[in-house]
Amino acid sequence: MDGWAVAGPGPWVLLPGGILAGQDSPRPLGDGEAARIATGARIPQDTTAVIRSEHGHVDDKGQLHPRREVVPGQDIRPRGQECRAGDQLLPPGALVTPAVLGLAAAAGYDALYVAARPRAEVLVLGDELLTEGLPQEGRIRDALGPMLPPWLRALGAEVTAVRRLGDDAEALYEALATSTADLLVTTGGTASGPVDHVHPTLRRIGAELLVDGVAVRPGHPMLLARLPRTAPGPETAETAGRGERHLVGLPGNPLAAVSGLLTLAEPLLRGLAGRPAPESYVAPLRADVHGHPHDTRLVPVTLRGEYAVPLHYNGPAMLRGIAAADGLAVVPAGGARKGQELEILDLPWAEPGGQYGELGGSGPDGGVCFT
Ligand SMILES: Nc1nc2c(c(=O)[nH]1)N[C@H]1C(S)=C(S)[C@@H](COP(=O)(O)OP(=O)(O)OC[C@H]3O[C@@H](n4cnc5c(N)ncnc54)[C@H](O)[C@@H]3O)O[C@H]1N2
Ligand code: MOO
Repeated sequence: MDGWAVAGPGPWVLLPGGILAGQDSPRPLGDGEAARIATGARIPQDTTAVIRSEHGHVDDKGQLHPRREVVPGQDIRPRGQECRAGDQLLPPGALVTPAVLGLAAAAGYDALYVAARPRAEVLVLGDELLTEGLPQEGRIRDALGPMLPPWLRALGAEVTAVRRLGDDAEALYEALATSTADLLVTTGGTASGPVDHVHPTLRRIGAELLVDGVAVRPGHPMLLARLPRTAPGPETAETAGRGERHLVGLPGNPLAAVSGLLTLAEPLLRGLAGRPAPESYVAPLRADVHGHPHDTRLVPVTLRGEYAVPLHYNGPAMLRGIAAADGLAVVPAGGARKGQELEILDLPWAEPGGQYGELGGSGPDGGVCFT
């Protein structure tokens, strides 16, 4: 506190000068002495209390008098109050937030050991995709090239490149064989159409398919593969994990791609960064939701109070529902009834209370559309 450091009971003789923050070892106080002091300054040895400037006054003989009772030790910040030498300030794996950077600096750290953000590269496949203007003549706008980089960043990745490869199998092979990114995210080409090159190319480079399709709608052709390492030399205990690369193959239908992003890319990025899984939670539905006969559905919802409101426009090729959503509800095969509690997968930017709740229907989910 700005005021006076005093020793023993008052009144006190005020010493000339003052003590500012950052000054080393001020001279000790004798019994009955006071010295002007600034907030953050080291107190002189034998100080018994600090009196705030508004709680004392100095008379014309240079004596300091208290305006109220002085409690021994008042307004002296003892050392070790926040932590002791050797204390663990945060558990390993804690996220380095701006506050953590401040804490680390305050505690005297010059460097922190951190798990680097995984580096991700996005490969957009499809000859039919336009990058500007209105969709026309059978060609459509690339919705995933603009959507994935910021979404991947929100999930903790550093996006190093977005490349549009068309439906060129050689270009895809080249990209998969040479990229040094930790995570490659492809869009489209996961099914078995004439220009769906993802599976054949993964076979060609000797990738190991870890997940090859999921019983979920939309998004059932999503896949996860481990790619051959790009680090030179054989893998030893010392180089274990170095150069390890994964590929998440997102289906081309835009909402199907979101499904894969949240259920394959998100846990992978979390694992690579060593972050723990968030606590899962459920919310009751405010309206019935149709189900797929065999597979789980992921349906965009907005959160209104305690309720999850299913949003319309939730077909695999649609983004209108997810653009207004706070999360995806996990709907079991067969569907779910109003009031039933469902697990919710949050979107990274979800706001409590929901963004556009009233867009949600209060009846059935407005035209089922899944493949
Ligand atoms: N015989 C079968 N065919 C399909 C099945 C099936 O089970 N049997 N599943 C369908 C489902 S479901 C999906 S999802 C798609 C997945 O297909 P691909 O991952 O191979 O994606 P594409 O065929 O390349 O594209 C599908 C669709 O999405 C459009 N698309 C692609 N990329 C983008 C983009 N960046 N932005 C916007 N839209 C994009 C593309 O034009 C197609 O309309 O397979 C079904 N077929
Ligand atoms: O992923 Mo498809 O579009 O499952 O619906």
